Amino acid sequence: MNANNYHSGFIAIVGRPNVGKSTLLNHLVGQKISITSRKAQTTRHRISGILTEEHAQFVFVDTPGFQTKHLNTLNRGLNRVVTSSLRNVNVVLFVIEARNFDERDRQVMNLLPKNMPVLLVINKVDNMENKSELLPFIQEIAKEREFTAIVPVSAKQNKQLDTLLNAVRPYLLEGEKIYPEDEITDRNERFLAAELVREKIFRYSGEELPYSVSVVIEQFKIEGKLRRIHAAVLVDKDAHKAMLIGKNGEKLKEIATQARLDMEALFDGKVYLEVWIKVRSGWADNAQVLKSLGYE
Ligand SMILES: Nc1nc2c(ncn2[C@@H]2O[C@H](COP(=O)(O)OP(=O)(O)OP(=O)(O)O)[C@@H](O)[C@H]2O)c(=O)[nH]1
Repeated sequence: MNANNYHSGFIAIVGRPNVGKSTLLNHLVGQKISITSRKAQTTRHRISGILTEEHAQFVFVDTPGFQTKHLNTLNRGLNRVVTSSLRNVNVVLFVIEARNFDERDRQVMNLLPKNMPVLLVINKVDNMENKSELLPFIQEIAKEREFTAIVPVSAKQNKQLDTLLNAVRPYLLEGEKIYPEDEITDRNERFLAAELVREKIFRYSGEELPYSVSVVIEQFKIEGKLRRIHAAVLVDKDAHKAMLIGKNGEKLKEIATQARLDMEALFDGKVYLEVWIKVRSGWADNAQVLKSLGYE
């Protein structure tokens, strides 16, 4: 490989709940930025973490559909969502737990397109008291489908994560960085702030609110350890605005408080957050709004 060649690509991390996907992502990218939500569609931008190295950039993406806690309710419609969410990734990391491969894992595995490189990640090997159990376990799973590689790791203890990245590397494509390095932090923080507000809106508003809600970060100022964030929530109708504000403004207060607490944990510093609800009118023509929504 020519030393100047840069490689980059998209990687999906999938697996049933609790196998350690978030832990793995956090330890791979070295930053706590994985966000979960009950409604998969709340994630309009699908990037969940970026690892930039001298010669390679790994962009980890969310895969709506795999996020569900109720895999047994998966139907054909969802199946399509899952498949299309994987269309643009270069490789899939299918995460399971050491010693614990069951029907729920099989359900996730069966949703993975046949023609896609799938790397099996056996997580939590630190839980295995008897290491001689690992090989027979691997041999059993290898019968389930063709994996391009099988890598046992401990996400929590940071073990074998370099081996995992090395196994992913051949699937990155030659090309420039997908995201410029110097923009990543700020862009991520703005994006994550919007995602957190959006996540709380969906969590606290139940099923009634349509997915047309957008969150625009109108101000994001860093003053030492303090972040001043102004978020505008754009809705289509006055009724939606009233729904989000709630009785005596209580719902909006709860949304803003929960979003702020998450932001403070995520950014590791104090956050001053203001959230407004706006009924949009002709907002789609507004270049400024489109830009802040990421549609440039
Ligand atoms: N022993 C051990 N525990 C781990 C390891 N990785 C993750 N865990 C634990 O497993 C639990 C689930 O981890 P998460 O990272 O939240 O799992 P997830 O797959 O993202 O879960 P969902 O968000 O529910 O899909 C947590 O209690 C982690 O601390 C590991 O390598 N070893």
